[in-house]
Amino acid sequence: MRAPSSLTAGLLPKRNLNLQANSAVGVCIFGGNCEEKSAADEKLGVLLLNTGGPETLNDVQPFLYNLFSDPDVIRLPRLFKFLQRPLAKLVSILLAPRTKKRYAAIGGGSPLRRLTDEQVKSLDKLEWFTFFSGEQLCFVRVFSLEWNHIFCFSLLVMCVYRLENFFAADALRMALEGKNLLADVYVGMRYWYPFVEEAVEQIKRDGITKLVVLPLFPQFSISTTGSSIRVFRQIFEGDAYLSRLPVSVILSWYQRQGYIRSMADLIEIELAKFAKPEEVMIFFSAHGVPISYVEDAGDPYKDQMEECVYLIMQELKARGNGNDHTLAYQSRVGPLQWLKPYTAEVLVELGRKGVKSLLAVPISFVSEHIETLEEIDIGYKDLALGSGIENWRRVPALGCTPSFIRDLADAVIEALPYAKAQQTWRVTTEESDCP
Ligand SMILES: C=CC1=C(C)c2cc3[nH]c(cc4nc(cc5[nH]c(cc1n2)c(C)c5CCC(=O)O)C(CCC(=O)O)=C4C)c(C)c3C=C
Ligand SMILES: [Fe+2]
Repeated sequence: MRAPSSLTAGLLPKRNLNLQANSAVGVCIFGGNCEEKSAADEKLGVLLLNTGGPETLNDVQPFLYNLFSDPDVIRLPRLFKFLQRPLAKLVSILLAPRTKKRYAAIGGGSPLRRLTDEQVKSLDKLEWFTFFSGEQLCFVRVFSLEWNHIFCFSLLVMCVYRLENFFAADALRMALEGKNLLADVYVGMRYWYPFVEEAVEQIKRDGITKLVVLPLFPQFSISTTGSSIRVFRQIFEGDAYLSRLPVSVILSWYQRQGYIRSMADLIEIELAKFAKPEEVMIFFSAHGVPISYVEDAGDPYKDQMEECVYLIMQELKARGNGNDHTLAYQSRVGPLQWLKPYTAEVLVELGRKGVKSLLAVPISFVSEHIETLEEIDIGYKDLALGSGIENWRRVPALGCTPSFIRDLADAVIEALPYAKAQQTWRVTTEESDCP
């Protein structure tokens, strides 16, 4: 079911590594017996983790099989572990037809791989000669072989787009130049190509000497970041090269100011599009997990989600927005109780109570995917409009928003000093459930 695929590696020109130790929340370190390298010998890698998604309708059932084979997604008692794969086969076959229809409704596959690659490119380009075009970050690699072509092209584009944006981005370039950071950026998906295993193989081939792992989930859940890190750790165990590699894992980053501000920016932009922005209910919709994850397994996901919403609302209040808000959980699968309240139920209730304007904010994701494009934009929108809500909008996922990408780069830099040689995993966060 798995086959190799190419990895996206990128480059940030490095002059030296002049990094300051910062306090980091949610950083977890492991590695072993590694001698200190001089800055010149250092080859930094950044591994972005995500779930991945089926790229075609034929991929749907094997993708679901990979997903439900994950013991962090279907958590069976130890005695019944032998049933994991047969159960995954059965559930994936049963769910595939309905899931295919949903992916068909968003173009026949998940956009997640393409969008994550775009985020990699944005990260890659942070030290490049940058300027904005509309909402996208454009870039020109200075002193590259293609200099002449790209320079001429960039001049043309710069004439077409607003010059003040160029200067704003140039300020970003200069700010980043001070950080002097070079890194190869890799993508490792948990359930589809390019798999985490492939990314780690590429990291080995490239001779990376220090690695920062950045899951593209702001909040930690056993079912997302926890699962990917468990696989990642299994790959490292027993591998001579990898066990010597200093690694720093960013377990969660929902508290980062750059992220909170970027979310508040997106919310403000959408609020302004309503006729009466002050009357809009801000509706945070988070991906759910079974309640047992939180209550029995100690998943910090719910607490982090609530804190995340609180921080965004504080930021909005500080900017003068006094909107009401609510948090609900979407995407429930199967017969178990999941985190409540459920998004669908709250939408109906709000309509019944007379709420007329609603702004949906997907809060667990940083890229558009099936749960934003299909579940929210089609399913929940129809439900809301049918329940009496008259004005509906949705905040887009952060994607390649420049302030967000810059903050991710800062998160990597802040995590670097924690990538020290360790014999075993060591957790430097309030979370004790680092796998
Ligand atoms: C914070 C994000 C996510 C959590 C938490 C999460 C938990 C979780 N998911 C399932 C079941 C499915 N997940 C599916 C796809 C999928 N899930 C996430 C994110 C979280 N999942 C992403 C980013 C994706 C990929 C989306 C894409 O565009 O391809 C799917 C298949 C698609 C669907 O039917 O929605 C299933 C099924 C469980 C059981 C679970 C917690 C235990
Ligand atoms: Fe999921």
